[in-house]
Amino acid sequence: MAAAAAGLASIWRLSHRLRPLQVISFPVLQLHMSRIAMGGSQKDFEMAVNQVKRLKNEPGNEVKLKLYALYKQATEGPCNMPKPGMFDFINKAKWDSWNALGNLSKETARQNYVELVSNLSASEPSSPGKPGAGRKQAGYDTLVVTSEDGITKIMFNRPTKKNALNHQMYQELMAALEAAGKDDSAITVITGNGDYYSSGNDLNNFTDSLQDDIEKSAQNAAILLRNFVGCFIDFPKPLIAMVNGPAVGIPVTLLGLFDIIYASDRATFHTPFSHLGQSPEGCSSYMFPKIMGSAKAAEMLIFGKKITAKEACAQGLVTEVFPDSTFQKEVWTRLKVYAKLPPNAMRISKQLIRNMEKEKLHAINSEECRVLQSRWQSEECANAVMNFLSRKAKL
Ligand SMILES: CCCCCC/C=C/C(=O)SCCNC(=O)CCNC(=O)[C@H](O)C(C)(C)COP(=O)(O)OP(=O)(O)OC[C@H]1O[C@@H](n2cnc3c(N)ncnc32)[C@H](O)[C@@H]1OP(=O)(O)O
Repeated sequence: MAAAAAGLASIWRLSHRLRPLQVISFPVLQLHMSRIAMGGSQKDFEMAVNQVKRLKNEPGNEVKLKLYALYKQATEGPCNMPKPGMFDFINKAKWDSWNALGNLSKETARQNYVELVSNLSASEPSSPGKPGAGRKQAGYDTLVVTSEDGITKIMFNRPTKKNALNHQMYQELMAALEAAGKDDSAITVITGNGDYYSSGNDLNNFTDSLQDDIEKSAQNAAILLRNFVGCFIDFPKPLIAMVNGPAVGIPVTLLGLFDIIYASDRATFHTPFSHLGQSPEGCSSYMFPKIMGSAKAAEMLIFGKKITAKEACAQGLVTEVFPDSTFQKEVWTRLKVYAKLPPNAMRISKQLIRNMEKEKLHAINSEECRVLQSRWQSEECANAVMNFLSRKAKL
């Protein structure tokens, strides 16, 4: 594994030092050698391919593999290479990554590639004119946090895990929100890197709970969850979600605590708690019926109905839906204008709206965590998690 990591790092370094034709293994450079079928977003794709060469931040092996896989899928279609031997670490990692894309269409792969590069560029140091860009703040592994133009952007950054929230990400999100609440930006935006907004709680978080001291683990998780959701209840500034793709579980339920939710038309909203032997959190047991009416909320929270961005908008959960191809551009343009409004006035208005219900929301949060603490110790929950982890079930 260490050898693979070192190998990939060196490919990345080389691809930045050498002239394109000298490097044959990295996908961006293969553009010079192959002419690919033209499609709707081909131009964006070619621009993204060029943009990758200019990235200054080292994106990490996970992201590089994702870029590689999306490039290959976009230009050649499903993986068509023989599987490399188990000791051929680098090629095996690349093959795995490409092969994992299955039958994803070339067009979707192209779009995902463009989106991934756009997110990577947004977190580059000082990219003039790039909305939501700015210097990347240090101290986060699972997030990319940037501040510019009066906007602090917090981006989930585990794209190869569909931005699932592991324990570290919960902790880092709390720290990022704490800092964003106090910094000099006017608004805060949360979004996801890659094709997902977030696939929710990382189900590996449960492996601890399924070991010896289940009761203690469930208690600790409930405390973590209560504090985490508490940060959203108490967040003092306008909080905006840019839902760039599908969202599952807690990133969906938390939306009830945001002030504005903009969604790509690729986004879906899914809260499969019963399927997972669990129950709603993020104050959704109160906010969802309030936002969309009890019948629609029950369909989502009890029966796990997945809804589209358009449906979520019709039900009042989402503020506005944008075509995926223009999502980033349109939303950032709008947010940059909002961020120029007097920050104190915005803050005070937000607090007026929120303070009416703050106490109630904290009480609901505590109750949801109490119920979940017991759910996490149930057989229904253990079976659902084990099924996912042993790859027997996906949503
Ligand atoms: C402190 C505790 C607080 C708890 C709070 C309570 C929160 C509750 C919830 O959030 S409930 C929702 C939990 N989420 C899920 O059940 C989603 C599970 N994931 C899936 O069903 C699928 O992965 C998918 C539908 C999201 C995407 O499917 P697909 O497009 O086919 O991709 P892959 O499944 O191949 O995923 C790629 C890669 O990511 C890993 N992964 C995705 N989601 C999760 C996840 N939630 N937990 C852990 N890992 C996840 C997946 O395993 C793959 O990894 P691999 O490449 O195999 O290493």
